[in-house]
Amino acid sequence: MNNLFDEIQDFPINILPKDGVTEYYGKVFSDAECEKYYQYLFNQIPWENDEAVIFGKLIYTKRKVAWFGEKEFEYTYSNRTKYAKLWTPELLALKQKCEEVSCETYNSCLLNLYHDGSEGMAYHSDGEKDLKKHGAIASLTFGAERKFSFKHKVSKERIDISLENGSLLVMKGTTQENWLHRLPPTTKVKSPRVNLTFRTIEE
Ligand SMILES: O=C(O)CCC(=O)C(=O)O
Ligand SMILES: [Fe+2]
Repeated sequence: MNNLFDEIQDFPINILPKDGVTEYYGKVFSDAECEKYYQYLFNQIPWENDEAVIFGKLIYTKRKVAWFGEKEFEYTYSNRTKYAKLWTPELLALKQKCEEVSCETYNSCLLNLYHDGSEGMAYHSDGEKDLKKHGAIASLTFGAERKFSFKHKVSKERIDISLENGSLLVMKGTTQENWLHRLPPTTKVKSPRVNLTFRTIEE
């Protein structure tokens, strides 16, 4: 049965019980926009295999990545330096949508392409030194719906959420200091998911 609280409860909701703010806005694009952006992102982004150095050995992950921004930002990752490509009109439109909905600003974006559920991302927090401290990170999903998990760094409490096609999740405040997040692999998902995380690089 609905009570008054359910009726006035609206997006966004903070999905974390403490020590951070992460707002889930649900689907913020129409089905037609989702299809248009998915096709664009999947086919037009110059995807590259991600590189990592593990035990001194350079390996390439199956997941693909791309890095865009308002300037050719330099970033160092596993001891390799890369430069951001400049916004395309489509990425600029997606950035503006995130800015409008979240009332925050962003100047760069890391894109991830997971071909199916066998690809994911291990627990981490996005606290790189070049990122604005306590800056918001806006995460868009296009394609397959996937589970996303948070784990509290001290209490180990876990929060799971399902990120649907066309949805927006915003991590802000002290989320990165106190919580890890991951995209767990799953055998259930057979189709690709594109994720965009808009961030603020501080110069
Ligand atoms: O794919 C996702 O939803 C998360 C990606 C992520 O955490 C990251 O790029 O830092
Ligand atoms: Fe992350």
